[in-house]
Amino acid sequence: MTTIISKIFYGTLIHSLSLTELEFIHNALLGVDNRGKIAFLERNVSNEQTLRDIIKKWEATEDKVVRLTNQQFLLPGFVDTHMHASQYPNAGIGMDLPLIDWLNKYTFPLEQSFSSVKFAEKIYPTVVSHLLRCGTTTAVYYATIHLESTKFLAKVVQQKGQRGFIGKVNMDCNSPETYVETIESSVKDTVQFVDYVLNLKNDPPDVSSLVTPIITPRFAICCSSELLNALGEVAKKYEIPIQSHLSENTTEIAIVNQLFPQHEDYTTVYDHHNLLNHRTIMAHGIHLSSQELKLIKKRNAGISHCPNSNFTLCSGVCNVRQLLDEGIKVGLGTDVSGGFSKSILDSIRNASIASRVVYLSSNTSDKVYPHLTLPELTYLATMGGAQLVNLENVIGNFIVGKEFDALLIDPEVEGSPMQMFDEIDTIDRIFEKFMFLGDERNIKAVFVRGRKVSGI
Ligand SMILES: O=c1[nH]c(=O)c2nc[nH]c2[nH]1
Ligand SMILES: [Zn+2]
Repeated sequence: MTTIISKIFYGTLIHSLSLTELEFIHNALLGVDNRGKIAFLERNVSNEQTLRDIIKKWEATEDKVVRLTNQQFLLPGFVDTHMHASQYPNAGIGMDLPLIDWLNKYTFPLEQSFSSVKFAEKIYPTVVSHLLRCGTTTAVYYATIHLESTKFLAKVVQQKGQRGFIGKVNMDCNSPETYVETIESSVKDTVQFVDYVLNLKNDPPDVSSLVTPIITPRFAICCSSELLNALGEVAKKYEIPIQSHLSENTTEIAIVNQLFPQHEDYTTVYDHHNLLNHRTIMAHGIHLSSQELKLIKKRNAGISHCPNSNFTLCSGVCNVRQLLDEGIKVGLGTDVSGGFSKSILDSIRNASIASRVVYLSSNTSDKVYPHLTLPELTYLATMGGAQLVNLENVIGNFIVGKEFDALLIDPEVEGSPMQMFDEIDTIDRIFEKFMFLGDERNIKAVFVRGRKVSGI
């Protein structure tokens, strides 16, 4: 089969090769084929003749070439590994309470509104468009317990061309009277939802879907042991991923210990119900014992680090360095609306600050935990997230053969929040400024599987 090149980018690419290796590729020529895969990547193409020769070799034409300016660059798309689409209307409010009170006062009442699909139709298209605008090419979503509204979210994600993992939330106990399911309806609706998403029509029909169902027990407090068991079975039968919350808040942990006294710890509760495996994403994981860390590593489950939420709900400060040292997979999450920002750039910044808090408090003890570096933060936002969703061989950086999920960054847009000074601002300084000062105004275009899904 001949490769048909549909787009070629010429300019600077920045991506992670590993947790510590951030690569800047100057004068790069990157070709994307008509199926959205990276067909070629040539380095140091410093003259027009070489450029023309490469284009000719691939039987492409000059009109396919997008020429980046000296300040522009391409980045891999961001992966938000934990986001409550249904809580988006509450982003920026309700920061006065810790987790359990916050759930009861602000979150459950809002989520209950999604019993109306009409309400979902007002909210979900905006959520997905806003996330794409912020450079989130892959999102792992919590919806609500409601089947029809959650199906609608899956359809919106697919129509807008985002890569998405969509979870119908499961809650059969310790929940408000008006926002709870029976175990029977919870399992039945989950299976129906999984079937619905797995049967969504692809475009073109012969490529894998960008949308995947994810089994979503809200957290152990809201799920009976019978429900957790049933969900473990559904996840196994369909070979689909699992997400939940783990060890976010000390009161939450105490309640779990009370509800499940037969299990050693919170992590074991999920493990016992076959919900902890290489496809599992656990949000938070702040207060884990060394035994729990070992179990998470053994099962190859991942942790979604949501630092904005952890600060905002005063849940605690996650020691990401320790997770990484243990060899646990880590990605970043916004956790809207526990976190007030929808942008992974915000998660990057808060992850940096959280790691400095950990460093400062470890500074005088036997074990010092160095704060996260720029290469590490970049990795967590892209490749780390890709690992959590088991797509590390598909997305996350610009390796030939991977799919082209990318952001075209323009530091010079009108009203840009980052200031540059020609005399001193080399591309590495510009990149760092973007990561700490930039925002969606600097994200000129967003691509998922080679298709432009946001921007001009
Ligand atoms: O940050 C959180 N947001 C939630 O909605 C939630 N539910 C259980 N535990 C939770 N933590
Ligand atoms: Zn959450």
